[in-house]
Amino acid sequence: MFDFYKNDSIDAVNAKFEAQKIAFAPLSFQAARALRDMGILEEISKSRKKGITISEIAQKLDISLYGVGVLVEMGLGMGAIKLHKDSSEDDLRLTLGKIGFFLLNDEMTQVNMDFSQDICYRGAENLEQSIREGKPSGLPHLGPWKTVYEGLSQLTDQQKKSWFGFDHFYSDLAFPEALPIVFEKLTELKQPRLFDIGGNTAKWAIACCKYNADIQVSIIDLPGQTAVAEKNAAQAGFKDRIDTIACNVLDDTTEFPQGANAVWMSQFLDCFSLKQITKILTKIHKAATPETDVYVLEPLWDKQRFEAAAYSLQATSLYFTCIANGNSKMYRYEELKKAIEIAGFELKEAHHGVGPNAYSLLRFRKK
Ligand SMILES: C[S@@+](CC[C@H](N)C(=O)[O-])C[C@H]1O[C@@H](n2cnc3c(N)ncnc32)[C@H](O)[C@@H]1O
Repeated sequence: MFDFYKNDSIDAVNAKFEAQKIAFAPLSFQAARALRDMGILEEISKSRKKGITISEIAQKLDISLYGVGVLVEMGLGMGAIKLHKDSSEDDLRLTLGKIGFFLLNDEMTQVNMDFSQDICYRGAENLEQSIREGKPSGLPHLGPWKTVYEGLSQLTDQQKKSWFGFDHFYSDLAFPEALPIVFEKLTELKQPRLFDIGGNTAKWAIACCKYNADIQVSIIDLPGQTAVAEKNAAQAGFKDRIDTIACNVLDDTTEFPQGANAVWMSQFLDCFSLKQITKILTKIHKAATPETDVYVLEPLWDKQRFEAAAYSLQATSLYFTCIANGNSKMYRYEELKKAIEIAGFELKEAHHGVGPNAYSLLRFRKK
């Protein structure tokens, strides 16, 4: 855990400033987004060391002086924009600050921002209600579903772009490092079979087929997603090696098929409460043999290298609360491990810091 969580060493002046950032967070968020999407940060960035004035930006981008003025002033307050040493009082001359550089160029920041805007922003207003009611009360802003997963294939194109951009940015980057670990045992088998629960768009399944010529993958997911997965698998040329099983894993009638050498769940268990995780793992336990390896790939907030990454995960938990399902979150290592162990599994291996976003890859077997 970071020292920041234990030490309250900030002085009162800065603490009060931080509190104001939170108090105005919705407005500063929209200002940062407008600065990025209206091209203002880009213009400032292009001006490099020379800098650019407010009136030059207004003219270049055909935005009112007033509009550029209010956004840039907030940008100064946020530290995203800096004053040039030769700036005049009449027409401020601006350069890009380090925070502005990340707002403009950093992929994690962009993915988080688009996800916040297109998926979370309106529903965030219903956060307190979601907690009181134990359901995602902000979800009706997106559609009439019980969970966001039922509606994934029906989101607008912009919402899909942001949701999948967010989802893939995080887990995809861990796949290259996870593949050799998972296949170390599978390659010893003649006809290895892997079940990918929550296989989504078939990205992992396709990566497995490319990595190993013998692997057969079954994707288990909700019907809307298995249809997408099937299409993607066929397009990638793996129609014969990737099949799908459409079901809701939480339904009491759903049983997992037998025959898997490995079960893979990437960024899947965070879609469920701890009780539901134990329920799902109990079903897997029934279908597994003592030799079945159960892999869990998750970003755990207490295993992150950087505070910014832990913060992103803590904020993502709130998306689960008010939009996704009302009862899940990004977990801590011990709480997730315990929920799986209660179902009758034993942890065999734990790799932390997998991929640039510090995922944890856990391998379990039946106790
Ligand atoms: C966050 S995505 C993870 C996708 C992918 N494994 C990855 O690593 O990017 C969660 C997936 O779980 C599926 N899912 C959620 N609830 C489910 C349920 N009750 N039954 C089956 N699949 C479910 C969703 O449709 C989605 O494809």
